[in-house]
Amino acid sequence: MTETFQFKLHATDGKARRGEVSMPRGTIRTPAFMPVGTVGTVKAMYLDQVKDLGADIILGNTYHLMLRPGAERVARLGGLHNLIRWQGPILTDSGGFQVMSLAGLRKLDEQGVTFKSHVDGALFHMSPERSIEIQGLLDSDIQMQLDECVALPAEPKEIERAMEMSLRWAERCKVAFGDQPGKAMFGIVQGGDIPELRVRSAEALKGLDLKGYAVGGLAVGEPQEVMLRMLDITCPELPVEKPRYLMGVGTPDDILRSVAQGIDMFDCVMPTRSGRHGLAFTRHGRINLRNARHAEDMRPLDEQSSCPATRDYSRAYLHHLIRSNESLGGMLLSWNNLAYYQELMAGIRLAIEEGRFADFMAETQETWRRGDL
Ligand SMILES: Nc1cc(N)c2c(=O)[nH][nH]c(=O)c2c1
Repeated sequence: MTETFQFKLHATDGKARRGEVSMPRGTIRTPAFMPVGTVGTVKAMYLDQVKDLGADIILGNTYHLMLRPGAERVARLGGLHNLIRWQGPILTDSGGFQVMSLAGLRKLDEQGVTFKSHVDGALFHMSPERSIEIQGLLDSDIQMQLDECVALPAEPKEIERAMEMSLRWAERCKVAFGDQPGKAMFGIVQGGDIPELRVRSAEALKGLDLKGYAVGGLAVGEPQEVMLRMLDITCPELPVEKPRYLMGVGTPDDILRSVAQGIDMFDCVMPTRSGRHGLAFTRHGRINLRNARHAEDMRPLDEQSSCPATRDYSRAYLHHLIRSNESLGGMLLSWNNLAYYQELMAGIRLAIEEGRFADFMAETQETWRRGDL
């Protein structure tokens, strides 16, 4: 831990990077996967479990938290870490992405986003400055700029307009964030699937000398090859000495291939949301426990796992719980999936340290292909 925000690169293997982010609240081993703690909870999990699985940092959603319990209330209660009892770093998104996907009556202009809460219809306006203020009230360690993410496919002119406004919002967020030793504000590269816009966005954000850089506007419905091509274009434009965070990604295969492009940090609801719906990620690939073929299969998901949910519970029982819509089904599969994701990240980090990431990626993908489910 350090009193300031620091990123150190320990090893590289091709474009893959092994490093660590050091902050007052803890150290983040990269490449890192951040479990999503949407409304101050990683759904169906105790945060002690999340920590024990190897997560160094979790993500909080500003949109949800500003609605319930409210940013000023969280501040009165001592900040998010104190409220939810998570003492490690927390990254918060800006709220803008979820406003556009969840809120009602949305209006977006140069000043920010105006929207109605999906909870009670209350009207809110969020400027770049207010987004940073809210994240500060939450006592967030890594705060994201307010940006506009355009769903793909989209017209080039629309992508360009949103990218340029996001750059102006990045400047306003930097001013609003000011100087907070030990904390960081990350910019977000936009530009859709247009290479020259991606380069322009990355170059302009680099000029702001921020502490970290996210790649946004991806994992919004585009094919994986488009996402990877945008990373191939964007990452070389970002400072080598700053962390790179790919927002909203992804499946284990997305993560492997994005690490190979030079990404350091990830977040995704995939492991927890799919666990609640009966999907298990394992070393041998995915298992849909809703499928009747598991109804009398007394094998565990993986008897070699160190995770009790993976090692000690039969597929028949998991099938029964999921089909009965019992909470324990989602709890056990969220536990299994987060365990698998953190084991994958630990394997990635070791493989980069040992200079064998390409082999690790190929072997892992082959194991998924072979199955053994
Ligand atoms: N897939 C994505 C997930 C996200 N949470 C975001 C975001 O918060 N901001 N901007 C983005 O482009 C974005 C993309």
